[in-house]
Amino acid sequence: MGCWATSFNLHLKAPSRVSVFFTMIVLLTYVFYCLTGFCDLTPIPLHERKPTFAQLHQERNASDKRDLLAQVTEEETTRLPGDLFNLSVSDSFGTKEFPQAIIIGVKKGGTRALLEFLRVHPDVRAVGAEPHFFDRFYDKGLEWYRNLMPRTLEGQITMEKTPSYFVTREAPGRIFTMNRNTKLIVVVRDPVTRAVSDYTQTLSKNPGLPSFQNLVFKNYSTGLIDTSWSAVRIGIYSKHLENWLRYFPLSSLLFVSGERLVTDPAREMERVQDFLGLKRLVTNKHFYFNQTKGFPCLKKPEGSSRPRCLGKSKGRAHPHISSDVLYKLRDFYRPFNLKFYQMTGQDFGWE
Ligand SMILES: Nc1ncnc2c1ncn2[C@@H]1O[C@H](COP(=O)(O)OS(=O)(=O)O)[C@@H](OP(=O)(O)O)[C@H]1O
Repeated sequence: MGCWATSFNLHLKAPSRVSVFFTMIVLLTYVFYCLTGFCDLTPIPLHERKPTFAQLHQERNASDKRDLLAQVTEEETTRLPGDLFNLSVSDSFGTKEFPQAIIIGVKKGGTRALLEFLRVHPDVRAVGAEPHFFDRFYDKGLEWYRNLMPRTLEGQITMEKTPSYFVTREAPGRIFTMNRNTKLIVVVRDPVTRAVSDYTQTLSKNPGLPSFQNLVFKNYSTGLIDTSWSAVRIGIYSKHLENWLRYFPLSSLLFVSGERLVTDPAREMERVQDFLGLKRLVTNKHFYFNQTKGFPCLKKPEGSSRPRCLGKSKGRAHPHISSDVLYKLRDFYRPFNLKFYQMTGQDFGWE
């Protein structure tokens, strides 16, 4: 030790001795931190480190909490989504990415069911509430949008659903600007039942609403349909699709049958998973038909207390509409439906 100190004194000038001394202090401190487990010899940014099982578990619970909140408030789509997303969630791993796939429509088509079924897949992470970025909040900027997204690990895809995008003129161009390779999913449903479902939802919020018959016709005696009523306009799928095809090739879109999503959810999920390039992990064994609800629900995973059927606002009883009115509306949609079948190459079987 004495010898080492002597040679240290003999061979180094005073300023060098000071810098060597400090270097050693820094090195010793680093070694001490490593021994106590606080250092990483190949530093990875915190957010990119692999989560521990406990972190994953904690995150899953937090995400479930958000989902529940989202389900409660899901129909209040006018609410600014920030309220929901600012929950203090200890998401400290993964990265927030722009969605690679979006459920763009249609309103009352079965979009919530599809998103909830997809969330069963371990490689899908989705926002619970509807962000409404490409229609209402576009001026908030892309970073605002990205920040709403859940964190994802490598191999997982980010998704969101906002059914009003399908009928928003500016939405295709805006999504194209974000990423021209975005995969777009449209859940379509017989436009007549869709219109009644839409009306039922509005009626549930405003019981004083005029009758369906009063709203659907410009003039009942002439049978002229009022296309300025949004419940009617949304169902002219071929018109809205034209707008999307100005930006995206047909291969970027997947059309899911809202009817089959109820009668055979596993089959529609197969198509959706293929389209998204996911392993077919959501299968028949995940569903059961709930007689009380009258819809397929997700089987409850062991130990989970999470409700697996959709909430009361999904699957409402529709008011009785006279067959004459429905017949006229069906007549109105027929040519548009045929055009839609031609454009998509799919026959959805609506009368
Ligand atoms: N599994 C399951 N459970 C409950 N409901 C289901 C399901 N699958 C499809 N549907 C149909 O989804 C309709 C609501 O569609 P959306 O979720 O797209 O509505 S919304 O636009 O987000 O308000 C909703 O419409 P209504 O029946 O008119 O309420 C349902 O018919």
